[in-house]
This record gives sequence, structure tokens and C-alpha cells, in this order.
Amino acid sequence: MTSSRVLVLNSGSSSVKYQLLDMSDSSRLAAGLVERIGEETSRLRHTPLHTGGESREWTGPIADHDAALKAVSAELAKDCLGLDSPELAAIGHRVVHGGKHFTQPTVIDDTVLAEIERLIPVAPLHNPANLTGIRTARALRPDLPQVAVFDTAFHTTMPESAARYAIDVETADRHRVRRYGFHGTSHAYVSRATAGLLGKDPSEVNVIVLHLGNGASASAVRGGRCVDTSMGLTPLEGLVMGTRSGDLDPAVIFHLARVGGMSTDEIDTLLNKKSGLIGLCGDNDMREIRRRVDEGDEQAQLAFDIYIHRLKKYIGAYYAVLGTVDAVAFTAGVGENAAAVRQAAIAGLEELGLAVDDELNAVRGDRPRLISPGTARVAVAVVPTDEELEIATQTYALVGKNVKSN
Ligand SMILES: Nc1ncnc2c1ncn2[C@@H]1O[C@H](COP(=O)(O)OP(=O)(O)O)[C@@H](O)[C@H]1O
Ligand SMILES: CC(=O)OP(=O)(O)O
Ligand SMILES: [Mg+2]
Repeated sequence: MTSSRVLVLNSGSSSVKYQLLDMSDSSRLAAGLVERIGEETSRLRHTPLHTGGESREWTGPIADHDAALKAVSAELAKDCLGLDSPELAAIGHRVVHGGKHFTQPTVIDDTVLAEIERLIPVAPLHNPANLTGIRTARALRPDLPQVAVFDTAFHTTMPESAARYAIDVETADRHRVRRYGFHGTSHAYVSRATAGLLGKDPSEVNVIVLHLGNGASASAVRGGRCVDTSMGLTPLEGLVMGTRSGDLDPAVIFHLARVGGMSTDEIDTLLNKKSGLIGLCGDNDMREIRRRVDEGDEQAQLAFDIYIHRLKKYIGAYYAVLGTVDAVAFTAGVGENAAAVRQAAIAGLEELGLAVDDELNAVRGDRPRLISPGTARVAVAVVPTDEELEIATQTYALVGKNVKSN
């Protein structure tokens, strides 16, 4: 029996996304999502892709990530793809914060688990969910290798000049305060795919990647290596996001504490969960914001303008960091789907060799594609990300050699 299947788990704060892939041909056998974990109306959607079957949906209370994973396991079993399958070679986990230590995908043992746990204070929304996913998967299949693929790993190549904050070095080192960056699996995949779209090797191109999902981050990638990224110690820094503020004057925090009488936890919740687009206009879904903008809603328009202003600043900053740029790549939910965001972010940057062709920008699809006019000096591209495929590839590369001939 050849074991070539990898289950990928991407556990978020209130959701689990998963995919089962067959790495002999990188095909997808099943994919799904559990949302609103911990609420009365949790929702599971499962799609059996190997048979081309219909998606199945289920709504009801799913108390925690442990219960979510057990529900996923039951759905997979209905398609004869259960976790007990001898064809399963490994389980790959997205782990958001790996600190400075983890620069590569890593087989999880107790020491690795303890280190991921130690990093909870700097990824409070993400690492606890990742840990539960790992523990439940281990309990279900203790014999299988479980691999952690870290969001931070791709960014460990950042030079100290980009990774350090300008604060007292001793204090920073004592508390491991530095810029780590996140969404690295996506930035790695998309920068490589962008080079492919240009018919070049990643080592030959400089790319600015704009990962615009619910969380959002930009990166500057020189010759396949990250040299700067917009998220920092935690996934709060940088771009305006769905519910996170991104950059602000750190003194805003002292002000809210001293003058506003808010506690540290209240300010944390404000900046991580009640800010960004939702704080500015009450909606965090870009589709809804565009609909309101089209109806002339001024609050939605201002939220959109602030989002674009910040994005444009990062494009300019990373252009300067890189010196020469071959491509700007848009990815993730907003980057792949919101033509209006792409158009507005690039508008007015003609002097930098950047432009968007409106007709190309309006084309929809799930393949990497150029949206800049043929005459443009710098390519502008839409490059769908595939974090799950990248996690599966890295997981299988690490464990596959040991299991291919079981
Ligand atoms: N057709 C669309 N037009 C505009 N925005 C979209 C569209 N589809 C999805 N989005 C945006 O993508 C976001 C989710 O992106 P995604 O990359 O899936 O995020 P995450 O992985 O962080 O949950 C949604 O909040 C929504 O704003
Ligand atoms: C790190 C991060 O922000 O992840 P997500 O976009 O999945 O919330
Ligand atoms: Mg995402």
C-alpha cells in the first residue's frame, strides 16, 4: 500500500479549513470548512472532490476545535476517506507563530508543542486554535507524523534592519520583541507562482505580494527571499484588515488607557476585533462594502479609502525597499476577487511603471493572470494563493520519503 495522502488543517480562531490531498499527483480529494465554532449555529461544509459529489452542509452547535475536528473526521469517513485510512501519510498543520526558532516545516513532538504553546502571548488569536487542532489530530492518529508549517518561516530571511523595532535592544531581546511576519506560506507560494507567470526563476525576480484576506499583509520578496513584510511581533501591524487596525501611533494605546480608562485587554480587543473595516463602517466583508459604496454610502466610502491609502503606502515603501520591481501580485479573498481594490491601489502609480488594464482586471478566474497593459514596465498580477497545497507539499517533502514504500 502506498501512502501518499496528506490531510491539511488550517485552524483559525473560530474556524477550521481542511483539505485532503493525494500527493502522488497533488490532486484534491476533499475540502471543507467549519465556521462559527463555539456558537449555536456552527456550520460545516464538506465537498468530496474525488467523486465530483455535491457539497454537504450541516448547521448546529460545535463547541470547540476538538469537536470540530471530530466532525470533519466523520464527514471524511462517509466518503471512505477517514482518518483511519492506511493511505494517509501525514497531517500538515498551519501554525501561525513559530517565533525565530522554526525556519522550516517541522515534525511535531512534545518539545515542538511546548514551543508553540510558549508563543501564545504573541499570537493569542491563532496559536491556541492551532494547538487544539494538533492535539486532537494526534489523539485520532498517534502513529502518523504530524507536521507544523509556520506562517513565520518564510520571513526569517528578513535582515535585522527590517526585523528590529527601534527600541532598546536589551529590552527587545529579553522579551523577544521583533518583527516576525505572517501569512508566509502564502507569500512564498504566490511569489514563486508570480515568477512562473513571468516565465522566470524566483531567483531572478523582485515581487511585492499583497495578501488581502480577512487578515492582510504585504511583503517585499527579492530573488525568492523575503526582505520585508508588514505584520510584526503579532498579526496586528501593517495594512488595514477586516477587524484589525494595522499601523497606528503606539501612543494611541497609552492615550486610550490613561484618558479613555480602558484596560489592556479592552484595547487589545478593540484593535484586533473591533477595528479595521468593521470598526470604520460596521462591515468587514469587502463585497458588502463595495455594495454600499455603489449605493453612495459615505461611511463605507471612507473605510474603503482608508484601506486603499494604507495599501498604496506599502506598495510605495516596498518599491523603495526593493529598488527595482518586476511584479506586484494580488492574492487571497479580497486580492483575488475585488477588482475595485486592485484598480484603486494601483491608480496614480504610472510613474513607477505600474498600471492596470480595466478589461483584464475585470476578468474572473482561478488561474494566475496579468492585469497590467502589455506596455507596462512592471507586471501587475492576480495570483490565487493555495496555502493548503503548499502546506501539503512541504509536509510530504518532509515525511514522504519515509512512507512512500510502506
Ligand atoms: N467576490 C468578492 N469580492 C470582494 N471581496 C471578496 C469576494 N470574495 C471574498 N472576498 C473577501 O475575502 C475575505 C476573506 O478572504 P480569505 O482570504 O478567505 O480570508 P481568511 O483566510 O483570512 O479567512 C472576505 O472577508 C471578503 O471581504
Ligand atoms: C496571521 C493571520 O492574520 O492569519 P489570518 O489571515 O488567517 O487571520
Ligand atoms: Mg487566510
